Amino acid sequence: MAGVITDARGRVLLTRRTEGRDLAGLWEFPGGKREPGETREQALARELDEELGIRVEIGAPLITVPQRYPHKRLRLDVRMIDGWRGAPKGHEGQAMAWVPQDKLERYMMPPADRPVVAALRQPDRYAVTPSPGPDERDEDWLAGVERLLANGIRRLQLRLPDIEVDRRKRLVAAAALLGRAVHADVLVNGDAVLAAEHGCGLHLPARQLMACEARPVAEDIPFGASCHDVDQLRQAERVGCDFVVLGPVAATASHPGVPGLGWDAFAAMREEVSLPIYAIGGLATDGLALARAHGAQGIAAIRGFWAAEPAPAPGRRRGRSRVA
Ligand SMILES: Nc1nc2c([nH]c(=O)n2[C@H]2C[C@H](O)[C@@H](COP(=O)(O)OP(=O)(O)OP(=O)(O)O)O2)c(=O)[nH]1
Ligand SMILES: [Mg+2]
Repeated sequence: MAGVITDARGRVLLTRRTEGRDLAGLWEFPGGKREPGETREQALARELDEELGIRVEIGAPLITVPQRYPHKRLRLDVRMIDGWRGAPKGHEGQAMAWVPQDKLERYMMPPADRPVVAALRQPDRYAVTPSPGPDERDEDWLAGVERLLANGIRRLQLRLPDIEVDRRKRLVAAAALLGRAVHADVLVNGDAVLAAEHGCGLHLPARQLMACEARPVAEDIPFGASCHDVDQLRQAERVGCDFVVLGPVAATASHPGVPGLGWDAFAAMREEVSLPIYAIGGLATDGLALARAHGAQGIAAIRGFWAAEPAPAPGRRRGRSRVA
């Protein structure tokens, strides 16, 4: 159990694991192990009292990360802390730091914490575009991209299989502009040259990922990949992917006859690497809590997001007003 404690300026409290223990010297979210007979909430409240001398109000679950370490397996269950009484102090001699959220990645943390920091900082939905249909006009497909962005999507993969090259370039150019206007990450599937031409990130299908020797784009360019097994996940970690997509978790209409992994197998694969992982395959936004409970960064989907209703404009009702 660990807690995300945030101060009025949005900084997060990290503490440093003391010498002589497992993972000594690394920074972590304060917390500790559950004792027999305790609920998870009781355990977290007790640990934060013992370690920091504060009485906390426990909030929403952020993520539960299953992680394998060389000599043990861990399920790190992380909760937001909504409020606390007392002034946090290192009661066990541990160092403390209040860290601005955009600096969290600079702290050396245990492997299980990388998905936790990503859950705090990065989008929980990764939308993948379908190709335009044979009679679909460019502007209709681009209206679909605009609808995704209007619905709050901030990480988007342009996947345009079977689209002729000039048209693909046109669509990528226009979609990249739409994404940039709202500071969304836009990644191009499988084409490093086209991605670079339009200042986009790169998303590699598994086959291309396996052929990679090193990270093919600069550190500040988003880089993701699609994985279906543990070897591919390990390769993604080795070449420095920022995040990956793993699935299919459920059976989907787009891949008939391919059985879903299920959430337990997803979690068992997730624990082998320290990467933010989106679950894909027959999932939509209503599965987010379940995904987070199995260690996922969130959900990736094609139809699940593309087909979603546009979000109503703020302050306006949909349909006819009932007010006379
Ligand atoms: N509290 C906390 N623990 C973490 C984080 N990341 C991470 O891998 N862990 C691991 C370290 C510990 O093995 C376990 C938390 O238990 P603990 O805080 O009681 O640690 P401990 O030293 O008493 O346990 P151990 O190393 O003797 O197994 O979870 C994190 O961000 N916060
Ligand atoms: Mg502890």
